[in-house]
Amino acid sequence: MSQEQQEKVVFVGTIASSSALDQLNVFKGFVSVENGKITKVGSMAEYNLIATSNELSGYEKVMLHGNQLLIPGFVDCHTHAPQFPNIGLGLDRPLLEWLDKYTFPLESKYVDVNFAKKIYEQVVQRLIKNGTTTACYFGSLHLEGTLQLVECIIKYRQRALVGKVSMNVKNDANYYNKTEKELNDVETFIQKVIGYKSNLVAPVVTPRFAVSCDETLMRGLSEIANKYDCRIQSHISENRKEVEYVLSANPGCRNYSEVYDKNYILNSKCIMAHAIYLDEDEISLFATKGVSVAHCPASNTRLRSGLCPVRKLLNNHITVGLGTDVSGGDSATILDAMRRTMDVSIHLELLENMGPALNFKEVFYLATLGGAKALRLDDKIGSFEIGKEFDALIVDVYTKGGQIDQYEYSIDKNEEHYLLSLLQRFIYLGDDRNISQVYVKGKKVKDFS
Ligand SMILES: Nc1nc2[nH]cnc2c(=O)[nH]1
Ligand SMILES: [Zn+2]
Repeated sequence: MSQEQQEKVVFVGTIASSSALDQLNVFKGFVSVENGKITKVGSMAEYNLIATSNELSGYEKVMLHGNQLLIPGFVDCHTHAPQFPNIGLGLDRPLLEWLDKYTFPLESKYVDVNFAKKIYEQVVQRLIKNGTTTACYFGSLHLEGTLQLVECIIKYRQRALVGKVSMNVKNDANYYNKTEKELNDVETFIQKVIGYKSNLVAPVVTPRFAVSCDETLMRGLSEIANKYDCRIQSHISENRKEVEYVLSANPGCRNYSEVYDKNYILNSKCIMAHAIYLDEDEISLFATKGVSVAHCPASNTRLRSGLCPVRKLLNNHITVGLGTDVSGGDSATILDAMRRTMDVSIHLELLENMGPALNFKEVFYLATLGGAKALRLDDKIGSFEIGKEFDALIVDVYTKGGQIDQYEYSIDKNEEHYLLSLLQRFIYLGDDRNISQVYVKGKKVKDFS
């Protein structure tokens, strides 16, 4: 057994973890971890009992102080690693123009593996610093460049799904591949990622969207996904002009989802970003097929795409996680995605009577277990349950220099309310300064304390 596998740690303090959209547990207690896996979760009383026996001998003890929280790591269900150099730039155009003018020209640069390595080193570290223990990435069109992303993820020990982007329809930037090369490259990419033998990183088949992939490519990609039992990710119904374009290019299809469905893209291992304008038939198709949605509120607003009715999707039994969607999104942190999810949801309640708006407890679920379910990783991560792998953050709510450091105050002295107020403040006001330690599969990957 390796040194790493023998680690035994027990975390003691305030713990917050969701078991369902409407089921948040915040309590004082402990989580014990052995070989990266959670072995016990319990109350303070239970901890005191086992602490006096010799059950915890050999365990390192991490005692959280009163204003710290232990929470599951954040899951970013949708982001574009090569687009980080454009973050906060070029948001003055709607989607299709933005792609042609800003995004494809930048992504074309990742043919240069040195450039790719330099950027991806920063991207992966930045996400970990912000508490994203799992990310579902779009890479670029390039095989070698996207392998650089995989190598950085392995180096910094993030958990991830990574896709080499597939496109075979010509565009102004000449950023596409011929179909045969594309299918060969995707298969090689998958084999190489599997060849790294990482238990944290898996490949994901990634047709960019129906505008840039024809039927032959989509069908070929679906076959590859089946052959290697891979997840598939793409974009759907993000922008009205995009939907119009896809329907005009596919006159036999009643809606956008049908274009994907007839090419075998939609299944229970498929994650679709945006899904703003799905009609009732598409919503039931997603529910029946088990397609997940990555909700990306920052880019939906910044590119003026629209307001995604997340409550309606959830009420219709669609699994939803959160995505930052950099660089359509202008923020790389899931904390920000949680806040924007609440904002959009409030706007829908006020303007469209589509309430009740999602609250902070519900977006915490979406950022953790919801995201894990959307990526079909909830057997491993997303909450503190015995047998799951330990991906977690230690949060320091009143950290010096942070947004909340002077306001150590709670309106009442009830302990449960006080513990909940810690989580509430972190969600509404926190940032990376409040994330003092980050763990992936039981191992500390960042220590800012
Ligand atoms: N937001 C966003 N939407 C897309 N649709 C197709 N490609 C993209 C992309 O890179 N970003
Ligand atoms: Zn996207």
